[in-house]
Amino acid sequence: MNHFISPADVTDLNQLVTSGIVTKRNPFADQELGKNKTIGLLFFNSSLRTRLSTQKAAQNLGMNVIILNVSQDSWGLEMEEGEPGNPIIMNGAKAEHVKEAAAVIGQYCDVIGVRSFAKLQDRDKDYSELVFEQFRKYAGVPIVNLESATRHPLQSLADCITIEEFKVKARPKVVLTWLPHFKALPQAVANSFCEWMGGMDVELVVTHPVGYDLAPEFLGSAEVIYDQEKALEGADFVYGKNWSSYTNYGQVLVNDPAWMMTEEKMDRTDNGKFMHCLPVRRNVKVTDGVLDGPRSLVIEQAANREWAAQAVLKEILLGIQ
Ligand SMILES: NCCC[C@H](NC(=O)CCC(=O)O)C(=O)O
Ligand SMILES: NC(=O)OP(=O)(O)O
Repeated sequence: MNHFISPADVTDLNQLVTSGIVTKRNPFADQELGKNKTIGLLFFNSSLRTRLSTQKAAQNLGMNVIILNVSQDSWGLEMEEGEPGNPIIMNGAKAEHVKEAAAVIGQYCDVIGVRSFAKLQDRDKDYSELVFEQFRKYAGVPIVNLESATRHPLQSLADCITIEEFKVKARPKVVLTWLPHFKALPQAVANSFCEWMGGMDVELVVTHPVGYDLAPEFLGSAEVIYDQEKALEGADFVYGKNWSSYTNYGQVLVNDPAWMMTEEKMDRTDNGKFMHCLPVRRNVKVTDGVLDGPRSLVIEQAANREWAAQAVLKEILLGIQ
């Protein structure tokens, strides 16, 4: 593997899931692989799990880790290129261009992880993934997606590992349900989840209020049911997430607590497990009863972030030895 930005970078999803599960049993088997290699983790946005699990995974592989909170500690980065005859004139707040910044970071690091969320102002801009395109173009080393405007593949891989571990049927029913939130959140986790479930042997159903349809290229062949209670019937896994509207881009069209996940709703499932990528707002998106009860997998799911990251970094290191 060279970059890990989207599923297109993965040749064998099943192998990667298995690698994560095997790594969990023996985390230090590949400690020599990353020796004298450095990963730089760049955060344009906050993180708890992604930052710690990727750092831990890299250390398990013997790598050195350096972390930069770009939005706080570093120069503001200009991402736009300009065009012939219409160059970018950097007379605003941003002191450095990504052309130099990415190339310089690539001198210090063998692998670069980047987190840069959707700004939710301009859909075409967000969905063009300019930040990742620029790092891919100018860093000269493999790039790992730590959550981009439209995708969160390390999360999705951890989700695949978790479903593989906890499934009790050969082809489980997985329901991605929209949950209410007063803030506008990106579609990245939901997009990515659908995209990765498309590569797994599951029945995927997506439920959300009208106006929250995901981009068709991410939804794939998943069935959409606008009635949440109907969608939940017989579910083996309930994956909760809020996202803002894709069609009315970045808007909060609905904030109806009736969409919150409750124990009563979980009773409609087939002894289903509740999943969420975290962070989660208690009693806004999901009740204490669900989160603290036996059906919640959120901690196990977060734990699997380490093994997902390690499986990915191992593949990348094998490609740069
Ligand atoms: N990395 C996991 C999710 C990150 C982000 N959630 C958030 O921003 C939640 C913020 C809040 O609840 O205030 C998202 O939805 O993409
Ligand atoms: N799930 C997840 O990516 O968590 P963080 O935003 O805390 O990294």
